[in-house]
Amino acid sequence: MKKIIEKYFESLVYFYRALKYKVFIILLLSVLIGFLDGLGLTMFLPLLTMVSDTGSGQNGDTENLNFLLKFITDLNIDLTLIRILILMACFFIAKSIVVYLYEVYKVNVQQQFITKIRFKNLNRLNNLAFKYFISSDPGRIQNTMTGEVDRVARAFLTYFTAFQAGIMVVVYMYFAFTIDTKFAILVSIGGVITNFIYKKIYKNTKGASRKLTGENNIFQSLVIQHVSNFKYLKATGSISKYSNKLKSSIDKIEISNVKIGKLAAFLTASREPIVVLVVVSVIYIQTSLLGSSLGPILISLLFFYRALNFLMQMQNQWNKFLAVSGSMENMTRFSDELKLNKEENGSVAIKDRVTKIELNEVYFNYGSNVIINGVSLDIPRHKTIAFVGESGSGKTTLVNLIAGLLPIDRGELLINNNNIADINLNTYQSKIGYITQDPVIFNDTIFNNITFWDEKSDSNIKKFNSAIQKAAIFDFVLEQSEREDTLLGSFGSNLSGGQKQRISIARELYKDVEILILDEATSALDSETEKEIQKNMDSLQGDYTILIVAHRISTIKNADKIVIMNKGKIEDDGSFQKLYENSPYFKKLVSLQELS
Ligand SMILES: Nc1ncnc2c1ncn2[C@@H]1O[C@H](COP(=O)(O)OP(=O)(O)OP(=O)(O)O)[C@@H](O)[C@H]1O
Repeated sequence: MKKIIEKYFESLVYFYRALKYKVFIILLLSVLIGFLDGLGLTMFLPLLTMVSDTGSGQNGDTENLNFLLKFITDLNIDLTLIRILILMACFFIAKSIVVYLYEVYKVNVQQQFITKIRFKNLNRLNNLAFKYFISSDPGRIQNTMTGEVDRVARAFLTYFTAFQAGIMVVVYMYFAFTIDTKFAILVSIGGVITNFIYKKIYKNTKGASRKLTGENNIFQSLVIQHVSNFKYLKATGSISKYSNKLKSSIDKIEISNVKIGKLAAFLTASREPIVVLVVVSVIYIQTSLLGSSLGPILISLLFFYRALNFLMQMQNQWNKFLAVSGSMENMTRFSDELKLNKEENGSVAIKDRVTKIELNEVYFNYGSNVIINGVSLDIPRHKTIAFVGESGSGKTTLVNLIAGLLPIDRGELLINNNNIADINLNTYQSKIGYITQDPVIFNDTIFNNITFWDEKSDSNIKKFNSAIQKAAIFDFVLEQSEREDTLLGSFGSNLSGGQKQRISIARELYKDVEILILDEATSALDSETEKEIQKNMDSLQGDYTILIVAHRISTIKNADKIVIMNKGKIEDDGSFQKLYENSPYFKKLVSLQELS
Protein backbone atom coordinates (compact mmCIF):
# COMPACT_ATOMS: atom_id res chain seq x y z
CA MET A 1 0.00 0.00 0.00
CA LYS A 2 2.75 2.37 1.05
CA LYS A 3 4.63 1.56 -2.15
CA ILE A 4 1.55 2.19 -4.30
CA ILE A 5 1.00 5.58 -2.63
CA GLU A 6 4.66 6.47 -3.09
CA LYS A 7 4.54 5.47 -6.74
CA TYR A 8 1.33 7.18 -7.81
CA PHE A 9 1.30 10.07 -5.38
CA GLU A 10 5.04 10.71 -5.39
CA SER A 11 4.61 14.48 -5.41
CA LEU A 12 1.93 14.44 -2.73
CA VAL A 13 4.24 12.35 -0.56
CA TYR A 14 7.01 14.89 -1.23
CA PHE A 15 4.78 17.75 -0.06
CA TYR A 16 3.44 15.70 2.84
CA ARG A 17 6.95 14.97 4.16
CA ALA A 18 7.60 18.69 4.48
CA LEU A 19 4.17 19.97 5.47
CA LYS A 20 2.39 17.05 7.17
CA TYR A 21 -1.31 17.73 8.01
CA LYS A 22 -1.26 21.11 6.25
CA VAL A 23 -1.39 19.29 2.91
CA PHE A 24 -4.69 17.72 3.96
CA ILE A 25 -6.12 21.06 5.07
CA ILE A 26 -5.42 22.41 1.57
CA LEU A 27 -7.04 19.36 0.00
CA LEU A 28 -10.02 19.59 2.36
CA LEU A 29 -10.56 23.27 1.58
CA SER A 30 -10.48 22.36 -2.12
CA VAL A 31 -13.18 19.79 -1.57
CA LEU A 32 -15.23 22.28 0.47
CA ILE A 33 -15.06 24.80 -2.38
CA GLY A 34 -16.31 22.11 -4.78
CA PHE A 35 -19.08 21.16 -2.39
CA LEU A 36 -20.32 24.74 -1.98
CA ASP A 37 -20.15 25.23 -5.72
CA GLY A 38 -22.27 22.11 -6.12
CA LEU A 39 -24.85 23.37 -3.63
CA GLY A 40 -25.05 26.67 -5.51
CA LEU A 41 -25.55 24.75 -8.72
CA THR A 42 -28.47 22.76 -7.39
CA MET A 43 -30.28 26.09 -7.18
CA PHE A 44 -30.06 26.31 -10.95
CA LEU A 45 -32.13 23.18 -11.27
CA PRO A 46 -35.55 24.61 -10.35
CA LEU A 47 -34.78 27.45 -12.75
CA LEU A 48 -33.93 25.02 -15.52
CA THR A 49 -37.03 23.03 -14.68
CA MET A 50 -39.12 26.18 -15.07
CA VAL A 51 -37.58 26.79 -18.49
CA SER A 52 -38.02 23.20 -19.64
CA ASP A 53 -41.61 23.14 -18.24
CA THR A 54 -42.60 25.91 -20.57
CA GLY A 55 -40.33 24.65 -23.34
CA SER A 56 -39.54 21.10 -24.22
CA GLY A 57 -41.30 19.59 -21.25
CA GLN A 58 -38.22 17.63 -20.09
CA ASN A 59 -37.98 17.75 -16.32
CA GLY A 60 -37.89 14.26 -14.88
CA ASP A 61 -34.11 13.83 -15.20
CA THR A 62 -33.11 16.44 -12.68
CA GLU A 63 -35.27 15.15 -9.88
CA ASN A 64 -32.65 13.14 -8.10
CA LEU A 65 -30.53 16.27 -7.83
CA ASN A 66 -33.24 18.14 -6.02
CA PHE A 67 -32.47 16.66 -2.61
CA LEU A 68 -31.71 20.07 -1.18
CA LEU A 69 -34.89 21.59 -2.56
CA LYS A 70 -36.86 18.66 -1.22
CA PHE A 71 -35.26 19.17 2.17
CA ILE A 72 -36.25 22.84 2.11
CA THR A 73 -39.83 22.18 1.07
CA ASP A 74 -40.04 19.44 3.74
CA LEU A 75 -39.35 22.20 6.26
CA ASN A 76 -42.50 23.86 4.95
CA ILE A 77 -40.66 26.75 3.41
CA ASP A 78 -42.19 27.98 0.21
CA LEU A 79 -39.66 28.01 -2.64
CA THR A 80 -40.33 31.21 -4.50
CA LEU A 81 -38.07 32.42 -7.31
CA ILE A 82 -36.66 35.18 -5.13
CA ARG A 83 -35.82 32.71 -2.33
CA ILE A 84 -34.09 30.42 -4.78
CA LEU A 85 -32.03 33.33 -6.09
CA ILE A 86 -31.10 34.48 -2.57
CA LEU A 87 -30.09 30.97 -1.59
CA MET A 88 -28.00 30.62 -4.72
CA ALA A 89 -26.25 33.93 -4.00
CA CYS A 90 -25.57 32.80 -0.41
CA PHE A 91 -23.91 29.58 -1.53
CA PHE A 92 -21.71 31.36 -4.01
CA ILE A 93 -20.75 34.03 -1.47
CA ALA A 94 -19.91 31.29 1.05
CA LYS A 95 -17.86 29.62 -1.65
CA SER A 96 -15.95 32.82 -2.39
CA ILE A 97 -15.18 33.24 1.32
CA VAL A 98 -13.75 29.72 1.41
CA VAL A 99 -11.84 30.43 -1.81
CA TYR A 100 -10.30 33.46 -0.12
CA LEU A 101 -9.34 31.42 2.97
CA TYR A 102 -8.00 28.66 0.76
CA GLU A 103 -5.83 31.00 -1.31
CA VAL A 104 -4.44 32.77 1.75
CA TYR A 105 -3.76 29.47 3.50
CA LYS A 106 -2.15 28.04 0.38
CA VAL A 107 0.22 30.98 -0.07
CA ASN A 108 1.13 30.85 3.63
CA VAL A 109 1.87 27.15 3.48
CA GLN A 110 3.78 27.62 0.23
CA GLN A 111 6.02 30.23 1.83
CA GLN A 112 6.55 28.05 4.93
CA PHE A 113 7.44 25.23 2.59
CA ILE A 114 10.01 27.32 0.73
CA THR A 115 11.50 28.72 3.94
CA LYS A 116 11.78 25.18 5.28
CA ILE A 117 13.60 24.01 2.16
CA ARG A 118 15.95 27.01 2.28
CA PHE A 119 16.74 26.52 5.97
CA LYS A 120 17.21 22.79 5.53
CA ASN A 121 19.56 23.22 2.60
CA LEU A 122 21.48 25.97 4.35
CA ASN A 123 21.90 23.88 7.52
CA ARG A 124 22.93 20.84 5.56
CA LEU A 125 25.36 22.90 3.47
CA ASN A 126 26.87 24.34 6.65
CA ASN A 127 27.35 20.84 8.03
CA LEU A 128 28.71 19.48 4.79
CA ALA A 129 32.10 17.81 5.00
CA PHE A 130 34.75 20.08 3.48
CA LYS A 131 36.26 17.11 1.65
CA TYR A 132 32.98 16.59 -0.20
CA PHE A 133 32.47 20.31 -0.77
CA ILE A 134 35.75 20.79 -2.63
CA SER A 135 34.80 18.11 -5.11
CA SER A 136 31.26 19.47 -5.70
CA ASP A 137 30.04 21.75 -8.46
CA PRO A 138 29.47 25.28 -7.09
CA GLY A 139 27.11 26.03 -9.99
CA ARG A 140 24.83 23.20 -8.98
CA ILE A 141 24.87 24.26 -5.35
CA GLN A 142 24.07 27.86 -6.27
CA ASN A 143 21.37 26.97 -8.80
CA THR A 144 19.67 24.48 -6.52
CA MET A 145 19.68 26.88 -3.59
CA THR A 146 18.26 29.79 -5.63
CA GLY A 147 16.54 29.17 -8.98
CA GLU A 148 15.51 25.61 -8.23
CA VAL A 149 13.83 26.63 -5.00
CA ASP A 150 11.63 29.00 -7.02
CA ARG A 151 10.79 26.17 -9.38
CA VAL A 152 9.79 23.93 -6.47
CA ALA A 153 7.57 26.79 -5.21
CA ARG A 154 5.88 26.87 -8.60
CA ALA A 155 5.51 23.09 -8.53
CA PHE A 156 3.68 23.42 -5.20
CA LEU A 157 1.23 26.02 -6.54
CA THR A 158 0.50 24.29 -9.84
CA TYR A 159 0.05 20.91 -8.15
CA PHE A 160 -2.62 22.13 -5.77
CA THR A 161 -4.30 24.34 -8.37
CA ALA A 162 -4.55 21.28 -10.61
CA PHE A 163 -6.06 19.33 -7.72
CA GLN A 164 -8.58 22.11 -7.09
CA ALA A 165 -9.58 22.11 -10.77
CA GLY A 166 -9.87 18.31 -10.57
CA ILE A 167 -12.37 18.60 -7.71
CA MET A 168 -14.46 21.04 -9.76
CA VAL A 169 -14.38 18.58 -12.66
CA VAL A 170 -15.77 15.89 -10.34
CA VAL A 171 -18.57 18.17 -9.10
CA TYR A 172 -19.70 19.19 -12.58
CA MET A 173 -19.32 15.68 -13.92
CA TYR A 174 -21.58 14.48 -11.13
CA PHE A 175 -24.26 16.91 -12.28
CA ALA A 176 -23.80 16.04 -15.91
CA PHE A 177 -24.00 12.32 -15.14
CA THR A 178 -27.13 12.64 -13.05
CA ILE A 179 -28.95 14.53 -15.77
CA ASP A 180 -28.05 12.27 -18.68
CA THR A 181 -25.93 9.28 -17.73
CA LYS A 182 -25.63 7.77 -21.19
CA PHE A 183 -24.45 11.03 -22.72
CA ALA A 184 -22.02 11.62 -19.88
CA ILE A 185 -20.52 8.15 -20.16
CA LEU A 186 -19.97 8.52 -23.88
CA VAL A 187 -18.32 11.92 -23.48
CA SER A 188 -16.11 10.56 -20.69
CA ILE A 189 -14.99 7.65 -22.86
CA GLY A 190 -14.08 10.18 -25.55
CA GLY A 191 -12.21 12.22 -22.93
CA VAL A 192 -10.24 9.20 -21.70
CA ILE A 193 -9.24 8.32 -25.27
CA THR A 194 -8.00 11.86 -25.93
CA ASN A 195 -6.00 11.70 -22.72
CA PHE A 196 -3.85 8.99 -24.22
CA ILE A 197 -2.77 11.51 -26.85
CA TYR A 198 -1.68 13.85 -24.07
CA LYS A 199 0.18 11.21 -22.13
CA LYS A 200 3.12 11.38 -24.49
CA ILE A 201 3.17 15.17 -24.23
CA TYR A 202 3.22 14.95 -20.43
CA LYS A 203 6.11 12.51 -20.60
CA ASN A 204 8.07 14.74 -22.95
CA THR A 205 7.41 17.79 -20.78
CA LYS A 206 8.71 15.97 -17.71
CA GLY A 207 11.82 14.86 -19.61
CA ALA A 208 12.47 18.40 -20.85
CA SER A 209 12.04 19.72 -17.31
CA ARG A 210 14.69 17.36 -15.98
CA LYS A 211 17.03 18.35 -18.77
CA LEU A 212 16.41 22.04 -18.08
CA THR A 213 17.39 21.60 -14.42
CA GLY A 214 20.68 19.99 -15.48
CA GLU A 215 21.37 22.73 -18.02
CA ASN A 216 20.62 25.46 -15.47
CA ASN A 217 23.17 23.89 -13.11
CA ILE A 218 25.83 23.95 -15.82
CA PHE A 219 24.95 27.53 -16.75
CA GLN A 220 25.28 28.74 -13.15
CA SER A 221 28.61 26.99 -12.82
CA LEU A 222 29.92 28.65 -15.98
CA VAL A 223 28.67 32.09 -14.88
CA ILE A 224 30.39 31.76 -11.49
CA GLN A 225 33.66 30.85 -13.17
CA HIS A 226 33.25 33.57 -15.77
CA VAL A 227 32.82 36.21 -13.05
CA SER A 228 35.52 34.95 -10.71
CA ASN A 229 38.07 34.51 -13.48
CA PHE A 230 37.04 37.71 -15.27
CA LYS A 231 40.39 39.42 -14.86
CA TYR A 232 42.32 36.48 -16.26
CA LEU A 233 39.91 35.97 -19.16
CA LYS A 234 40.09 39.68 -20.05
CA ALA A 235 43.85 40.02 -19.71
CA THR A 236 44.57 36.99 -21.83
CA GLY A 237 42.02 37.68 -24.56
CA SER A 238 40.33 34.39 -23.73
CA ILE A 239 37.02 35.97 -22.78
CA SER A 240 35.29 35.37 -26.09
CA LYS A 241 36.48 31.76 -26.26
CA TYR A 242 35.17 31.10 -22.77
CA SER A 243 31.99 33.01 -23.60
CA ASN A 244 31.32 30.50 -26.35
CA LYS A 245 30.86 27.83 -23.69
CA LEU A 246 28.41 30.10 -21.89
CA LYS A 247 26.61 30.94 -25.11
CA SER A 248 26.23 27.30 -25.99
CA SER A 249 24.79 26.65 -22.52
CA ILE A 250 22.37 29.60 -22.98
CA ASP A 251 21.33 28.14 -26.34
CA LYS A 252 20.65 24.75 -24.79
CA ILE A 253 18.47 26.34 -22.10
CA GLU A 254 16.58 28.20 -24.82
CA ILE A 255 16.02 24.96 -26.76
CA SER A 256 14.66 23.19 -23.67
CA ASN A 257 12.40 26.09 -22.75
CA VAL A 258 11.10 26.40 -26.30
CA LYS A 259 10.41 22.66 -26.32
CA ILE A 260 8.43 22.93 -23.09
CA GLY A 261 6.65 26.01 -24.48
CA LYS A 262 5.75 24.25 -27.74
CA LEU A 263 4.32 21.28 -25.90
CA ALA A 264 2.28 23.62 -23.71
CA ALA A 265 1.08 25.56 -26.76
CA PHE A 266 -0.06 22.37 -28.45
CA LEU A 267 -1.93 21.35 -25.32
CA THR A 268 -3.66 24.72 -25.02
CA ALA A 269 -4.58 25.00 -28.68
CA SER A 270 -5.67 21.42 -29.30
CA ARG A 271 -7.76 20.85 -26.23
CA GLU A 272 -10.88 22.76 -27.25
CA PRO A 273 -11.27 21.37 -30.78
CA ILE A 274 -10.70 17.86 -29.47
CA VAL A 275 -13.30 18.34 -26.76
CA VAL A 276 -15.79 19.82 -29.21
CA LEU A 277 -15.14 16.98 -31.62
CA VAL A 278 -15.91 14.44 -28.90
CA VAL A 279 -19.07 16.26 -27.79
CA VAL A 280 -20.33 16.77 -31.33
CA SER A 281 -19.77 13.11 -32.19
CA VAL A 282 -21.54 11.95 -29.04
CA ILE A 283 -24.54 14.26 -29.63
CA TYR A 284 -24.75 12.99 -33.19
CA ILE A 285 -24.56 9.33 -32.09
CA GLN A 286 -27.18 9.86 -29.39
CA THR A 287 -29.73 11.84 -31.37
CA SER A 288 -29.38 10.25 -34.80
CA LEU A 289 -28.37 6.68 -34.03
CA LEU A 290 -29.78 6.07 -30.55
CA GLY A 291 -32.82 8.30 -30.97
CA SER A 292 -32.44 10.22 -27.68
CA SER A 293 -34.09 13.61 -27.25
CA LEU A 294 -32.02 16.77 -27.22
CA GLY A 295 -33.41 18.40 -24.02
CA PRO A 296 -31.56 16.52 -21.25
CA ILE A 297 -28.48 16.32 -23.44
CA LEU A 298 -28.34 20.10 -23.61
CA ILE A 299 -28.81 20.57 -19.86
CA SER A 300 -26.16 17.93 -19.23
CA LEU A 301 -23.95 19.68 -21.77
CA LEU A 302 -24.27 22.90 -19.80
CA PHE A 303 -22.63 21.26 -16.82
CA PHE A 304 -20.27 19.35 -19.02
CA TYR A 305 -19.01 22.51 -20.55
CA ARG A 306 -18.10 23.90 -17.18
CA ALA A 307 -16.55 20.55 -16.29
CA LEU A 308 -14.53 20.65 -19.47
CA ASN A 309 -13.36 24.15 -18.69
CA PHE A 310 -12.02 22.95 -15.38
CA LEU A 311 -10.61 19.88 -17.05
CA MET A 312 -8.65 22.12 -19.38
CA GLN A 313 -7.49 24.20 -16.44
CA MET A 314 -6.49 21.04 -14.62
CA GLN A 315 -4.52 19.71 -17.57
CA ASN A 316 -2.91 23.07 -18.10
CA GLN A 317 -1.83 23.32 -14.47
CA TRP A 318 -0.72 19.69 -14.48
CA ASN A 319 1.48 20.31 -17.49
CA LYS A 320 2.91 23.41 -15.83
CA PHE A 321 3.54 21.29 -12.77
CA LEU A 322 5.36 18.71 -14.85
CA ALA A 323 7.43 21.48 -16.45
CA VAL A 324 8.89 22.32 -13.04
CA SER A 325 8.66 18.89 -11.43
CA GLY A 326 12.26 18.05 -12.42
CA SER A 327 13.31 20.52 -9.75
CA MET A 328 11.64 18.47 -7.02
CA GLU A 329 13.69 15.41 -7.89
CA ASN A 330 16.80 17.54 -8.12
CA MET A 331 16.05 19.15 -4.76
CA THR A 332 15.56 15.79 -3.05
CA ARG A 333 18.75 14.41 -4.55
CA PHE A 334 20.71 17.53 -3.61
CA SER A 335 19.39 17.57 -0.07
CA ASP A 336 20.03 13.84 0.39
CA GLU A 337 23.56 14.23 -0.91
CA LEU A 338 24.24 17.02 1.56
CA LYS A 339 22.91 14.86 4.37
CA LEU A 340 24.88 11.82 3.28
CA ASN A 341 28.11 13.78 3.19
CA LYS A 342 27.62 15.43 6.52
CA GLU A 343 30.72 16.28 8.51
CA GLU A 344 31.42 13.85 11.31
CA ASN A 345 31.25 15.74 14.56
CA GLY A 346 31.95 14.58 18.09
CA SER A 347 30.49 15.83 21.32
CA VAL A 348 33.50 16.83 23.42
CA ALA A 349 33.53 20.62 23.65
CA ILE A 350 36.91 22.34 23.69
CA LYS A 351 36.17 24.93 26.36
CA ASP A 352 39.66 25.45 27.75
CA ARG A 353 42.61 26.95 25.96
CA VAL A 354 44.21 24.72 23.34
CA THR A 355 47.43 23.80 25.09
CA LYS A 356 48.56 20.95 22.92
CA ILE A 357 48.07 19.64 19.40
CA GLU A 358 49.64 16.28 18.69
CA LEU A 359 49.83 14.23 15.48
CA ASN A 360 50.80 10.55 15.65
CA GLU A 361 51.37 8.67 12.40
CA VAL A 362 48.65 10.61 10.58
CA TYR A 363 47.55 9.51 7.09
CA PHE A 364 45.22 11.19 4.63
CA ASN A 365 44.18 10.14 1.12
CA TYR A 366 42.35 11.68 -1.80
CA GLY A 367 40.89 8.59 -3.42
CA SER A 368 43.79 6.17 -3.82
CA ASN A 369 46.41 8.95 -3.59
CA VAL A 370 48.22 9.09 -0.29
CA ILE A 371 48.63 12.80 0.41
CA ILE A 372 49.76 12.77 4.04
CA ASN A 373 51.94 9.78 4.72
CA GLY A 374 52.45 9.02 8.39
CA VAL A 375 53.12 12.45 9.87
CA SER A 376 53.95 12.80 13.58
CA LEU A 377 54.28 16.27 15.07
CA ASP A 378 53.83 18.11 18.35
CA ILE A 379 52.50 21.66 18.34
CA PRO A 380 52.82 23.18 21.81
CA ARG A 381 50.81 26.25 22.80
CA HIS A 382 52.06 29.64 21.59
CA LYS A 383 54.74 28.18 19.39
CA THR A 384 55.22 29.15 15.77
CA ILE A 385 55.58 26.24 13.36
CA ALA A 386 56.36 26.87 9.69
CA PHE A 387 55.85 24.41 6.86
CA VAL A 388 58.01 24.54 3.77
CA GLY A 389 58.45 22.15 0.87
CA GLU A 390 57.88 21.66 -2.81
CA SER A 391 54.56 22.51 -4.35
CA GLY A 392 52.14 19.61 -3.84
CA SER A 393 54.12 18.18 -0.93
CA GLY A 394 51.04 18.37 1.32
CA LYS A 395 51.59 21.55 3.38
CA THR A 396 48.08 22.97 2.91
CA THR A 397 46.51 19.55 3.39
CA LEU A 398 48.37 19.10 6.66
CA VAL A 399 47.21 22.42 8.12
CA ASN A 400 43.68 21.66 6.91
CA LEU A 401 43.82 18.40 8.87
CA ILE A 402 45.04 20.27 11.94
CA ALA A 403 42.22 22.82 11.52
CA GLY A 404 39.69 19.97 11.43
CA LEU A 405 38.64 20.88 7.89
CA LEU A 406 39.57 17.44 6.58
CA PRO A 407 39.21 14.17 8.50
CA ILE A 408 42.30 12.03 9.01
CA ASP A 409 42.13 8.53 7.53
CA ARG A 410 44.49 6.81 9.91
CA GLY A 411 46.64 7.64 12.93
CA GLU A 412 45.88 10.01 15.75
CA LEU A 413 45.27 13.75 15.90
CA LEU A 414 44.85 14.95 19.48
CA ILE A 415 43.62 18.34 20.61
CA ASN A 416 44.25 18.77 24.37
CA ASN A 417 44.56 14.96 24.45
CA ASN A 418 41.13 14.51 22.85
CA ASN A 419 40.86 12.61 19.64
CA ILE A 420 39.75 15.03 16.92
CA ALA A 421 36.97 12.63 15.89
CA ASP A 422 35.45 12.95 19.37
CA ILE A 423 35.43 16.72 19.65
CA ASN A 424 32.76 19.18 18.67
CA LEU A 425 34.54 20.87 15.79
CA ASN A 426 32.79 24.19 16.16
CA THR A 427 34.12 24.68 19.69
CA TYR A 428 37.63 24.03 18.41
CA GLN A 429 37.38 25.91 15.10
CA SER A 430 36.05 29.07 16.75
CA LYS A 431 39.51 29.37 18.31
CA ILE A 432 41.18 29.30 14.90
CA GLY A 433 41.99 32.23 12.65
CA TYR A 434 42.64 31.16 9.05
CA ILE A 435 44.21 33.44 6.47
CA THR A 436 43.88 31.62 3.20
CA GLN A 437 45.71 31.90 -0.09
CA ASP A 438 42.79 33.92 -1.49
CA PRO A 439 42.01 36.59 1.09
CA VAL A 440 38.33 36.69 1.96
CA ILE A 441 36.82 40.15 1.47
CA PHE A 442 33.10 40.91 1.87
CA ASN A 443 31.28 43.58 -0.08
CA ASP A 444 30.99 45.93 2.90
CA THR A 445 32.86 48.54 4.96
CA ILE A 446 36.36 48.07 6.34
CA PHE A 447 34.94 48.04 9.87
CA ASN A 448 32.39 45.32 9.09
CA ASN A 449 34.95 43.32 7.15
CA ILE A 450 37.26 43.23 10.14
CA THR A 451 34.78 43.02 13.02
CA PHE A 452 32.40 40.69 11.17
CA TRP A 453 29.48 43.08 11.65
CA ASP A 454 30.06 43.76 15.35
CA GLU A 455 28.36 46.84 16.75
CA LYS A 456 30.44 50.02 16.89
CA SER A 457 30.82 50.20 20.66
CA ASP A 458 33.82 51.89 22.35
CA SER A 459 35.41 48.58 23.27
CA ASN A 460 34.94 47.16 19.77
CA ILE A 461 36.45 50.29 18.20
CA LYS A 462 39.43 49.90 20.53
CA LYS A 463 39.80 46.25 19.53
CA PHE A 464 39.43 47.23 15.88
CA ASN A 465 42.17 49.85 16.12
CA SER A 466 44.50 47.44 17.80
CA ALA A 467 43.87 44.79 15.10
CA ILE A 468 44.51 47.17 12.22
CA GLN A 469 47.68 48.38 13.89
CA LYS A 470 49.00 44.86 14.34
CA ALA A 471 48.12 43.98 10.74
CA ALA A 472 49.94 47.14 9.50
CA ILE A 473 46.83 48.58 7.87
CA PHE A 474 46.25 51.47 10.26
CA ASP A 475 47.70 54.09 7.89
CA PHE A 476 45.73 52.77 4.95
CA VAL A 477 42.47 53.13 6.89
CA LEU A 478 43.41 56.68 7.98
CA GLU A 479 44.05 57.68 4.37
CA GLN A 480 40.53 56.70 3.26
CA SER A 481 38.00 59.56 3.04
CA GLU A 482 35.43 57.60 5.04
CA ARG A 483 38.05 55.93 7.25
CA GLU A 484 36.77 52.61 8.63
CA ASP A 485 33.38 53.20 7.00
CA THR A 486 34.90 53.05 3.52
CA LEU A 487 33.21 50.47 1.36
CA LEU A 488 35.41 47.76 -0.09
CA GLY A 489 34.31 46.84 -3.62
CA SER A 490 32.98 43.42 -4.38
CA PHE A 491 35.55 40.80 -3.35
CA GLY A 492 37.89 43.70 -2.54
CA SER A 493 38.24 44.69 -6.19
CA ASN A 494 39.46 48.16 -5.23
CA LEU A 495 42.27 46.82 -3.03
CA SER A 496 45.73 45.61 -3.84
CA GLY A 497 46.60 41.98 -3.14
CA GLY A 498 48.67 43.01 -0.12
CA GLN A 499 45.90 45.21 1.27
CA LYS A 500 43.40 42.39 0.97
CA GLN A 501 45.70 40.12 2.90
CA ARG A 502 46.27 42.66 5.61
CA ILE A 503 42.51 43.18 6.01
CA SER A 504 42.04 39.45 6.46
CA ILE A 505 44.92 39.26 8.91
CA ALA A 506 43.33 42.12 10.86
CA ARG A 507 40.01 40.23 10.91
CA GLU A 508 41.67 37.22 12.50
CA LEU A 509 43.52 39.35 15.01
CA TYR A 510 40.30 41.13 15.99
CA LYS A 511 38.75 37.77 16.90
CA ASP A 512 39.71 36.19 20.15
CA VAL A 513 41.55 33.34 18.48
CA GLU A 514 44.29 31.17 19.93
CA ILE A 515 45.60 29.52 16.80
CA LEU A 516 46.55 31.47 13.69
CA ILE A 517 46.94 29.61 10.43
CA LEU A 518 48.54 31.53 7.58
CA ASP A 519 48.56 29.76 4.25
CA GLU A 520 51.05 31.67 2.12
CA ALA A 521 49.47 34.79 3.47
CA THR A 522 52.45 36.88 2.61
CA SER A 523 52.85 35.73 -0.98
CA ALA A 524 51.29 38.80 -2.59
CA LEU A 525 53.02 41.44 -0.48
CA ASP A 526 55.66 43.87 -1.65
CA SER A 527 58.91 43.61 0.27
CA GLU A 528 58.23 46.80 2.26
CA THR A 529 54.84 45.55 3.47
CA GLU A 530 56.24 42.10 3.97
CA LYS A 531 58.82 43.51 6.35
CA GLU A 532 56.08 45.36 8.20
CA ILE A 533 53.93 42.26 8.53
CA GLN A 534 56.96 40.27 9.46
CA LYS A 535 57.64 42.67 12.32
CA ASN A 536 54.05 42.32 13.47
CA MET A 537 54.12 38.56 13.14
CA ASP A 538 57.22 38.53 15.27
CA SER A 539 55.37 40.57 17.84
CA LEU A 540 52.44 38.10 17.73
CA GLN A 541 54.82 35.25 18.22
CA GLY A 542 54.44 33.88 21.70
CA ASP A 543 50.88 35.21 22.06
CA TYR A 544 49.32 32.76 19.59
CA THR A 545 49.96 29.27 18.32
CA ILE A 546 50.96 30.09 14.75
CA LEU A 547 51.08 27.70 11.80
CA ILE A 548 52.54 29.21 8.64
CA VAL A 549 52.61 27.60 5.23
CA ALA A 550 55.31 29.72 3.67
CA HIS A 551 57.11 30.11 0.41
CA ARG A 552 59.10 33.10 1.62
CA ILE A 553 61.84 32.03 3.92
CA SER A 554 62.27 35.54 5.33
CA THR A 555 58.82 35.40 6.99
CA ILE A 556 59.69 32.28 8.97
CA LYS A 557 63.19 33.12 10.05
CA ASN A 558 62.11 33.38 13.67
CA ALA A 559 59.74 30.39 13.75
CA ASP A 560 60.21 28.04 16.70
CA LYS A 561 60.21 25.10 14.36
CA ILE A 562 60.40 24.74 10.60
CA VAL A 563 58.98 21.54 9.11
CA ILE A 564 60.17 20.44 5.67
CA MET A 565 57.48 18.47 3.84
CA ASN A 566 58.27 16.09 0.99
CA LYS A 567 55.68 13.88 -0.71
CA GLY A 568 53.37 13.93 2.30
CA LYS A 569 56.14 13.11 4.81
CA ILE A 570 58.15 15.22 7.20
CA GLU A 571 61.61 15.14 5.67
CA ASP A 572 63.28 17.19 8.38
CA ASP A 573 62.47 19.72 11.06
CA GLY A 574 64.20 22.08 13.42
CA SER A 575 65.17 25.70 13.88
CA PHE A 576 66.20 27.90 10.95
CA GLN A 577 69.84 27.64 11.98
CA LYS A 578 69.80 23.88 12.46
CA LEU A 579 68.13 23.23 9.10
CA TYR A 580 70.43 25.68 7.34
CA GLU A 581 73.37 23.73 8.63
CA ASN A 582 71.99 20.21 8.16
CA SER A 583 69.47 20.20 5.28
CA PRO A 584 70.87 20.66 1.77
CA TYR A 585 67.32 21.28 0.48
CA PHE A 586 66.73 24.05 3.01
CA LYS A 587 70.11 25.59 2.37
CA LYS A 588 69.33 25.68 -1.35
CA LEU A 589 65.94 27.26 -0.65
CA VAL A 590 67.54 29.99 1.45
CA SER A 591 70.23 30.78 -1.05
CA LEU A 592 67.72 30.87 -3.93
CA GLN A 593 65.50 33.32 -2.11
CA GLU A 594 68.32 35.50 -0.98
CA LEU A 595 69.29 35.80 -4.62
CA SER A 596 65.83 36.83 -5.72
N1 LIG B 1 40.57 18.22 -3.73
C1 LIG B 1 41.62 17.45 -4.05
N2 LIG B 1 41.40 16.26 -4.66
C2 LIG B 1 42.43 15.46 -4.98
N3 LIG B 1 43.71 15.78 -4.76
C3 LIG B 1 43.98 16.94 -4.17
C4 LIG B 1 42.96 17.85 -3.79
N4 LIG B 1 43.53 18.93 -3.22
C5 LIG B 1 44.87 18.72 -3.25
N5 LIG B 1 45.14 17.53 -3.81
C6 LIG B 1 46.47 16.94 -3.99
O1 LIG B 1 47.08 16.86 -2.73
C7 LIG B 1 48.49 17.10 -2.84
C8 LIG B 1 48.92 18.08 -1.77
O2 LIG B 1 48.31 19.31 -2.01
P1 LIG B 1 48.57 20.56 -1.07
O3 LIG B 1 47.73 21.67 -1.53
O4 LIG B 1 48.46 20.12 0.34
O5 LIG B 1 50.10 20.85 -1.38
P2 LIG B 1 50.99 22.11 -0.95
O6 LIG B 1 52.25 21.55 -0.45
O7 LIG B 1 50.23 23.01 -0.06
O8 LIG B 1 51.21 22.76 -2.36
P3 LIG B 1 51.40 24.31 -2.76
O9 LIG B 1 52.65 24.76 -2.11
O10 LIG B 1 51.51 24.24 -4.24
O11 LIG B 1 50.18 25.01 -2.30
C9 LIG B 1 48.73 17.57 -4.24
O12 LIG B 1 49.33 16.52 -4.95
C10 LIG B 1 47.37 17.85 -4.80
O13 LIG B 1 47.30 17.49 -6.14
